Amino acid sequence: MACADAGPVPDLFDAENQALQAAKSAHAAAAPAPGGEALADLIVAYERLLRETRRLVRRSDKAELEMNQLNTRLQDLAAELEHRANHDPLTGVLNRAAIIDRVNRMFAHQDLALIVLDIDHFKRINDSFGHPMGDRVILGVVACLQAVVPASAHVGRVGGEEFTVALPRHSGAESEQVAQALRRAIENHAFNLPDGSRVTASFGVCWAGAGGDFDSAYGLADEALFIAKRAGRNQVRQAAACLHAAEHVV
Ligand SMILES: Nc1nc2c(ncn2[C@@H]2O[C@H](COP(=O)(O)OP(=O)(O)OP(=O)(O)O)[C@@H](O)[C@H]2O)c(=O)[nH]1
Repeated sequence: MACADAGPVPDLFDAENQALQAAKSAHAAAAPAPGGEALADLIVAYERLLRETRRLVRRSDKAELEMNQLNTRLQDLAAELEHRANHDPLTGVLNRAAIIDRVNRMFAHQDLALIVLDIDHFKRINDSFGHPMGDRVILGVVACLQAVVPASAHVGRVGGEEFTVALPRHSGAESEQVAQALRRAIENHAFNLPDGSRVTASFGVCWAGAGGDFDSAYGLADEALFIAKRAGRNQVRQAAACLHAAEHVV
């Protein structure tokens, strides 16, 4: 589609130009008279003033454009800095400090379920196949978490091979179902370890009412995780202390 012609761009100094042209015409038409020379000087000075003003306007437009570009870059850098401060560089999920902060903020006004999970026998993976393979397993586990957790969940890396999933508005039973789905997703994921072995993880789940805090909920979930490890790994355990209260959530 052809663009409509917007017409000539209006000159910022239209009125001044017209006044200048009028003065020039008057000066040219008038016979040499007293004051004529002064008018000629005035015209020259006015022309110079207009040229100088145009130059200053151009310079200030350029400075404004540069300032806007710098401002955009600064906003991008601030966003990048904030992202780096709050996210784990390997996996991109929230880092330990950020998930703790987020969970404590949410606890201020709502109930929360915490899932803590730890990859089973991860040291063996590192020792047998090297650290880079271990890193790839961590990335695979995070991919499983992100594919399974509901949109409202917050995922954080709280240790080397240990993660926390915070679930707002989930009862203890619902969060246990999420943990079981995560467990199955990891168990069935093709990590392609050189010896063909599978990767599994163990889970502890804890529910706490509004007013709780990360340390207490995490401590209980971690105890449940420890029981899951002792019971043979690749299992989900609910923290006993959280069970009754959790069933009341709707
Ligand atoms: N590749 C890799 N390894 C890590 C990272 N952070 C921690 N680790 C390793 O994770 C391993 C954790 O092992 P352990 O805590 O002994 O536990 P585990 O072998 O997983 O055994 P269980 O938890 O009892 O099933 C150690 O070998 C750490 O060096 C990381 O970012 N990348």
